[in-house]
Amino acid sequence: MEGIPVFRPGGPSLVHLLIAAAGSGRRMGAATNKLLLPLAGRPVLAWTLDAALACGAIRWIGVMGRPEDEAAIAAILAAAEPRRSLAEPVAWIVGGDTRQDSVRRGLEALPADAEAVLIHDGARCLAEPELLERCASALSQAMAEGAGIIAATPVTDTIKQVDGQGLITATPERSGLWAAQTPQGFGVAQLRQAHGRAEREGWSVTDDAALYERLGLPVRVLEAPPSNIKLTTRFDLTIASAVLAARGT
Ligand SMILES: Nc1ccn([C@@H]2O[C@H](COP(=O)(O)OP(=O)(O)OP(=O)(O)O)[C@@H](O)[C@H]2O)c(=O)n1
Ligand SMILES: C[C@](O)(CO)[C@H](O)COP(=O)(O)O
Repeated sequence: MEGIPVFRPGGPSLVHLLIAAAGSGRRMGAATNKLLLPLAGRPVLAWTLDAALACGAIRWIGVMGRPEDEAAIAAILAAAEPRRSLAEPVAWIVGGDTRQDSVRRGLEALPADAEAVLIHDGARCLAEPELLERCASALSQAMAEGAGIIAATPVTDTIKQVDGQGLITATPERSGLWAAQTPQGFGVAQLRQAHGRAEREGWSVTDDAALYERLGLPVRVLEAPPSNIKLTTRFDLTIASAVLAARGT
């Protein structure tokens, strides 16, 4: 897009992080926000925060949440804070009715000096600090070419395109298919403009990279482990418990 500053090469390697935590957990079938559910004895969101607070490349963290979850999330933040002191406390941001709107609100709440931002699902609580570090580093490089980055993992199942009658209409070539995850990283100015365009044009997307793609902006994938799952259903909680047990946490 014209007029958007491209991140200066060798610019700050520290990034801002927005954690999307304002969902309702419908597919989890829980009475509360799934990020407040217990996992290995702690709330799901606490595990996500552990990785964020352990990542030295992150200079500021904001959490988008639902108003009714503010007190519960504040308690999780308070318990997490002593693990590492950031220059500022983790910021509370009221999320929106969709993930897309929560991210837009998060972008509006960023500090004025924010240039590079990682967007991470609170539901991807198995992401390790190393992945966040790699995403932050890759973002600093990608922004020099005006690109975004996303964590992703190559697809291992054969994927089918299926019509409304349950009939297969296509089998995309698997070698070119990746499952998008988060973190996803972007230039703040560019992503703000992309969200503004999406709001004006009524675009509805399930990840932020799709906005860059619609605008013809490049996005690079960064290979992430298949363990970086998004906790969506009860079964995912079982998987996450097993992964944490295998890690000895
Ligand atoms: N309005 C929303 C919806 C989702 N999210 C966050 O975006 C991530 C991915 O969303 P998803 O897994 O779909 O969470 P839910 O919307 O809670 O799940 P469901 O669709 O089953 O209700 C989650 O960390 C969720 O908290 C958000 O910040 N704001
Ligand atoms: C952003 C994301 O995690 C990438 O895979 C995914 O699109 C979120 O989807 P959801 O339906 O909001 O969980």
